[in-house]
Amino acid sequence: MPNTLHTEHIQQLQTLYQGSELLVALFDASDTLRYANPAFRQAYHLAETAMPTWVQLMRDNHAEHTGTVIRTADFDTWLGSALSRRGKQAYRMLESDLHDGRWLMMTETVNEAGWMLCTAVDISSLAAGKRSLRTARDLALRAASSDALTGLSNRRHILAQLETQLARSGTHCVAILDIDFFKRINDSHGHPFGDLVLMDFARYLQNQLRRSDGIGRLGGEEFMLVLPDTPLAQASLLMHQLLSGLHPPRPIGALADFHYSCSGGLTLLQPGDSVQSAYHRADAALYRAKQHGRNRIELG
Ligand SMILES: Nc1nc2c(ncn2[C@@H]2O[C@H](COP(=O)(O)OP(=O)(O)OP(=O)(O)O)[C@@H](O)[C@H]2O)c(=O)[nH]1
Repeated sequence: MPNTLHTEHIQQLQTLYQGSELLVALFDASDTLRYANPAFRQAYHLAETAMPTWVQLMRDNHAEHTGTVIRTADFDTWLGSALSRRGKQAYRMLESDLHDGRWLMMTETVNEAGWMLCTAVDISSLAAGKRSLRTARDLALRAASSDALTGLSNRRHILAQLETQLARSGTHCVAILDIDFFKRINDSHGHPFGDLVLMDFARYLQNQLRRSDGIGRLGGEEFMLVLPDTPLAQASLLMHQLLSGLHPPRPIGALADFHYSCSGGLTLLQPGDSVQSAYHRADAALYRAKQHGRNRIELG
């Protein structure tokens, strides 16, 4: 077959990658590193056989002040924001600077199976003067898509992700989750504590979901999950796991044995659906979950 990688081509590619200054890495659908060439390993201070998840790689780099420069007062908020954009598009380009002073142009290509090819080239010598402008633009774009408190996608960004899935063939689900009795939490423990609960819930969702899933804060204590390539039965199981995973005490602020729960409405995207119709079904199902006693999932 023309234009197909045969075993011999793959071997040649492998040899070229091993010797190239181009940074090359391959991550699987669970965002675990499966291959990185020496240039990538050197840039991110990875031992020859280390195969961490991307999250662990960033966490280690941040702790050791190596690899990517992460400008944040709170690593987990930065991580939440980075994860809300990572692997959500088939292809994207981004600039990134390293602690060793290099400036990289990175590309991320994601296939249908969720595997990601990551490449980066050193652009330190190019157009340094325009860099601060580009950085400012990237920060502005990021702020426009992120929720300021949790770092998750904001309402506009998560609804855009829903729209993207509506245009794709396949089986996709959308859910709305709402923390139960949140007003009572605010009233009993104060608004800043309520904010900590929102941040805890955001981190919890991010740790439980796949890289390809969209997670956004619609507003207040209401969150949307966009679950691509997920049949209803699988999504329903996931929702029930999310709810039961919240049952053990969650230490928040000074309260070591704090508990909270959430309710959810889940729906399968249908042919002919719009953002509004899918949203409405999930929201109506959420309303029923609240009516039927909370801490439960209803299908719409
Ligand atoms: N701490 C904090 N509170 C918020 C934020 N946004 C909205 N709220 C509060 O969230 C509360 C939502 O209350 P309700 O809509 O009555 O919902 P609830 O108490 O969770 O009740 P159910 O959803 O029926 O279980 C209100 O008191 C809002 O003021 C926020 O960013 N931070």
